[in-house]
Amino acid sequence: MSTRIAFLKGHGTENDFVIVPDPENAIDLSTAAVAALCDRRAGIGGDGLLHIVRSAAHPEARAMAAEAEWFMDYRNGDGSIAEMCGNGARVFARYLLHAGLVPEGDLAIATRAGVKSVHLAKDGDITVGMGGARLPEGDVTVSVGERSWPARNVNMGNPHAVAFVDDLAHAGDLYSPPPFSPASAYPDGVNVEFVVDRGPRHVALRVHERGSGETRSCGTGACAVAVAAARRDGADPSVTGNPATYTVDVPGGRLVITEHPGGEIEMTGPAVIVAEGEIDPEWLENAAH
Ligand SMILES: N[C@@H](CCC[C@H](N)C(=O)O)C(=O)O
Repeated sequence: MSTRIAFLKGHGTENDFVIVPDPENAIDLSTAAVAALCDRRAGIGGDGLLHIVRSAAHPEARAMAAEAEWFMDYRNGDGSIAEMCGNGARVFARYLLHAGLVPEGDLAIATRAGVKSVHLAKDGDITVGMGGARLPEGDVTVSVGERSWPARNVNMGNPHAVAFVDDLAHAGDLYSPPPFSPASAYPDGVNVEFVVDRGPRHVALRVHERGSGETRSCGTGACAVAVAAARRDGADPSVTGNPATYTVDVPGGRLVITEHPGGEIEMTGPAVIVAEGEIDPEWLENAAH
């Protein structure tokens, strides 16, 4: 008889994830298996998958094991690998607390973008220390239909193109990735955020995520937007010496982002576990190939 495979379902501001606890890294999660699990009709459904593995048991995380016991092996909904997921980091931490694997308080988690710090309370919002942003030089233009906008490159471990627009409806249906130029700008693809102002240091976004399509929220995207907005508003903390805090509304809720003068960015928002169950191992075996 095949071994039972547990899963959970969770979300952070409606960016939703299939959670697969696998401490010893024993489950074959091929690209096809992840895509099948994230399929909203034939699978469990999710924007992405959080594979929860002990750092010591994963070749990509072993070097971080002394600092962070648990590795977030994040995958996009199409099965592709991404460096970092901000909403995923909060849901990952929420799972560890829910499963009794860590206590409340401060926690370090390993990700492909390095070790991140999390402040975890039993109830309420979770804060993740997202590290600093990189702002690669280069002019990029993002288009939808007849309209096009200049976009700011912001790298939060993963790549983002941030475009300020007059109306979020101008982003269109976002079924497919918005074209950008030059085509060579993002050889590994990009997450594209469309942003409008809602008030002083308060913005709203829609996002097309690489590997997942339009989602209801993107944590790294919200950080990228806050960083781009601070430069646009003359509030760059490395220049002013003051932290810059932005409220970022996403279709699925609200995130609060603070960039500190030293460059560290903190993201605060909710993370919820909504269900637990078991994956049919035979189905997964067939889906994996
Ligand atoms: N939803 C995530 C970002 C997930 C990765 C992204 N799609 C990529 O490929 O870089 C977030 O909350 O940050």
